[in-house]
Amino acid sequence: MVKAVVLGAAGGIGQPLSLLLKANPAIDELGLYDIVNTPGVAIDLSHIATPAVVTGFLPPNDGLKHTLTGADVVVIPAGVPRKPGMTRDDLFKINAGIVKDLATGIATYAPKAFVLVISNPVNSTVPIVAEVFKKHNVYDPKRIFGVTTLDVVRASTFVAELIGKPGSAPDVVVPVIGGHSGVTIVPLLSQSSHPLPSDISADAFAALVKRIQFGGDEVVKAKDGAGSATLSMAYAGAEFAGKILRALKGEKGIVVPSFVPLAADPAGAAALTKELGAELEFFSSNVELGAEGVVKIHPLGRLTEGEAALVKAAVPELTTNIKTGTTYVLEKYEAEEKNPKL
Ligand SMILES: NC(=O)C1=CN([C@@H]2O[C@H](COP(=O)(O)OP(=O)(O)OC[C@H]3O[C@@H](n4cnc5c(N)ncnc54)[C@H](O)[C@@H]3O)[C@@H](O)[C@H]2O)C=CC1
Ligand SMILES: O=C([O-])CC(=O)C(=O)O
Repeated sequence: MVKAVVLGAAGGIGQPLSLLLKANPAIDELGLYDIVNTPGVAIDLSHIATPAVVTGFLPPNDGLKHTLTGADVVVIPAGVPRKPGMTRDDLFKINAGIVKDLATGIATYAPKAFVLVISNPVNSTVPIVAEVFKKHNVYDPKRIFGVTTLDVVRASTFVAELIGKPGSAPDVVVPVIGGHSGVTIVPLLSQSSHPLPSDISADAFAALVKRIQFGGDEVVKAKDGAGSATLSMAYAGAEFAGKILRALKGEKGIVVPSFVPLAADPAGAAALTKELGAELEFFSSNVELGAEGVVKIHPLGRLTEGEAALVKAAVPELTTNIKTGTTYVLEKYEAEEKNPKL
């Protein structure tokens, strides 16, 4: 029996993601939670003739507890999205509190679940989940994942377009490493399964890198105030969750990029740290999945000079983003200890 849960299930990402998970036959039970509209979304999805039994809860009457109890995989797309002119970091103020509260619920009611964090800014919200789990003595670095799959999906699509074979997008594999915002998104195009044309101009190459790094802005601008990527994110989230579920069921050798605590694989982390020339607590690299979570964090491999420069540029911002998340939680706990009424 596999139970998957979506926290923020009534939102722009939450609804199509829940639909795609309902369509996944590997799921026996699908728990939906949001502060609004979940009962309706759940009843709607429950009429689809696939195996997953769907339940939907709101906060009253222990809704979070009922949703999370028995969960194997919890996906979190709860939180506010960007509007034009905002960075992902601008979302921190609101989303940090939402993610901290939901992580507290997971630590309490489903401490062994795999946690897949979509809420932005991912570079800071993943460290928030880790700190909350540490505080509750249930931290397992192998089970916390920042979902960076949309960057990978975009890289496949944009490379397929550029090589003039849009139909080959599903087969194009480009590792995208680092984190999930702007310059922290580093596509390793030299490792693409489908090489770029050898005569690609420097400008066209730079434009491709920039498009992968700032693909989210393209959507935010086009939606013109109505939010950010939802449908492509739901697809990416369902892809990632699908791989996690396959690993959970015992399939070996699944490798995907994800923003994970490097403590998940100390030996892999040591090699990665050497490549990065910097100590980071979290990083997105190719990770191998197993039934217990992260089995191995892969090294970056051979980088071009340009890629090495992108990695170097990503490190300071990642360091700051990670610290922002960690400090937020530690300061909250410190304040709570001083004033238990908080
Ligand atoms: N990791 C990634 O690649 C991507 C991340 N995102 C992020 O995903 C998040 C959600 O985006 P959208 O679905 O477009 O936003 P949305 O506003 O359409 O939906 C968010 C949902 O979260 C719910 N929510 C708010 N507080 C909650 C709480 N305490 N508990 C449970 N649910 C709660 C809201 O009621 C709403 O239904 C944003 O932070 C966005 O930046 C968006 C696209 C890609
Ligand atoms: O751009 C945003 O704010 C949403 C997001 O993370 C993405 O589309 O990659």
